[in-house]
Amino acid sequence: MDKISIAIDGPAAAGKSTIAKMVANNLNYTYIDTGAMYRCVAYYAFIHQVDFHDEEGVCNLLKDIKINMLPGGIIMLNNQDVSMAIRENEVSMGASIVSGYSRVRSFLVSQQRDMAKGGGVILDGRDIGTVVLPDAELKIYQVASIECRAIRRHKENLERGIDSDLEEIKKEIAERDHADMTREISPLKKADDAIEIDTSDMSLDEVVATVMDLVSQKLG
Ligand SMILES: Nc1ncnc2c1ncn2[C@@H]1O[C@H](COP(=O)(O)OP(=O)(O)O)[C@@H](O)[C@H]1O
Ligand SMILES: Nc1ccn([C@@H]2O[C@H](COP(=O)(O)OP(=O)(O)O)[C@@H](O)[C@H]2O)c(=O)n1
Repeated sequence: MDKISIAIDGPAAAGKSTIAKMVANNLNYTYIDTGAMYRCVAYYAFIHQVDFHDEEGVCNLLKDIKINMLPGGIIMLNNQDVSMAIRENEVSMGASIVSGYSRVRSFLVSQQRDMAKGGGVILDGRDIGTVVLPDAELKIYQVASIECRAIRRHKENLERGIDSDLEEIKKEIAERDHADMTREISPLKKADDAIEIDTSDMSLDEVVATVMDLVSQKLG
């Protein structure tokens, strides 16, 4: 097999995007950050003062939203670089709310499938292995303890210059995980054929090596 499709799903701050980027880099694959796309929808609602809970209002904005992903992890929303703005906590919570709307999901899932056409891609999110790419050759379900994820996200926020309180972060990611796992449409769950990796006690390099081993097995 030449180029495969890789799906990485899991709860918030489990290290999915960091690992996906590193593996994509090693393999020269395209990385698609699907969480950033939900964040863009939430951010757009936020700047247009549309309440995240106003489903009709949020869905009416979709026709005006154009998302592009540039090399280097740059996220463009209607030709504006929003890579940093979409990481704010308010937008994270908003993303979790708007991701429960079926019109938002179908709008983004169809773009994700288009981008993934032809393989040689690695997508991370919540529903990649179950809904977006059910035929992906390699599916990973990446987890870590809530303590560990909160500490990592807190540190990351501080490094990015984003205000952060560890207990708040822990509460926020627990709330978001609960919403993501219990929503009606495409809830976060491990695909039956996904391989679970608990990264709590692993370094980034160890996780990358584990995923690269799995890729080698698939490539035969
Ligand atoms: N195995 C690991 N060991 C230490 N830090 C990690 C590990 N995996 C991820 N991180 C760090 O945790 C933070 C959150 O990771 P991220 O990739 O944004 O998670 P996700 O995409 O699942 O939300 C990042 O700062 C990342 O560098
Ligand atoms: N494929 C995806 C990706 C993200 N999401 C939603 O978007 C939110 C933000 O995703 P993210 O991957 O950027 O979040 P983090 O794990 O980086 O904190 C999640 O909490 C989900 O509600 C989704 O529903 N489906």
